[in-house]
Amino acid sequence: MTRAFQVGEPVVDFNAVGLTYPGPPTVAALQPCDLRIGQGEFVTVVGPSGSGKSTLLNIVGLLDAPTHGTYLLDGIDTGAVSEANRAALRSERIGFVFQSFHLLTHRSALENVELAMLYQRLPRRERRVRAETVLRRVGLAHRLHSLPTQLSGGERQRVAIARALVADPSLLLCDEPTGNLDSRTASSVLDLLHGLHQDGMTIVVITHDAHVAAQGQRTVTIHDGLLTEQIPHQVIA
Ligand SMILES: Nc1ncnc2c1ncn2[C@@H]1O[C@H](COP(=O)(O)OP(=O)(O)OP(=O)(O)O)[C@@H](O)[C@H]1O
Repeated sequence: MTRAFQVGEPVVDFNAVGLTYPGPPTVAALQPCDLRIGQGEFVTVVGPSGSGKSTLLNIVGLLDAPTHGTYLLDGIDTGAVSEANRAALRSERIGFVFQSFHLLTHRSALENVELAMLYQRLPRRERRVRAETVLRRVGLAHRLHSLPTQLSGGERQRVAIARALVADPSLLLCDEPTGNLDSRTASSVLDLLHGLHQDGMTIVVITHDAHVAAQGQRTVTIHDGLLTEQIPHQVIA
């Protein structure tokens, strides 16, 4: 794999990781591959429908376990931990952002973000302060008490990003984050992701859109379950 740019410690470290659905028919949804994503990288994953993007996302996000290989998340062998510990790892270390936002419709922006900290042993007041801080970070200080139905698509996605960030994850994992947005709103959400990356966040964006894919420092392409890596967009001398 080309590693010509500076990265931190690996957040994601795949060693011959693959997933085959037993079928019948047997489907090699992800062929065994090595993939390393370092702290502070912005990686995009692009591929056509049915190529294996969701399979990869589900493995990276600890929603599915691979059938082959070893996956280290922050150096922890995810195959060696119990299901309960995998769930804990997922909620502590991975922030998910989805195309369709997945917000609770009868809860305000602030409550949606606060609820993401429900299982952390934090005083209510602390949860509120953290939720406000992160909503301010995504540009929604003036929308704390709005319901999702009172927000634009771009604002809803900002709430979803705030919710994903509030537990201070190792990795922000975005599945078609601009798929439901018009091009101008999509640009502003991508600008936000760039800003978070500048602040040091590790980001993985999965997309079928070549324009979105070009936003990353690195693009990984997937075709018929086969992962290949292109030349990095920005090479640091
Ligand atoms: N539960 C399953 N059992 C068997 N095959 C599956 C299962 N889920 C997915 N597949 C197959 O694995 C391959 C990869 O599917 P995957 O959903 O990862 O693709 P994708 O790139 O995310 O597609 P899309 O962009 O359409 O969501 C496809 O051939 C799909 O039919």
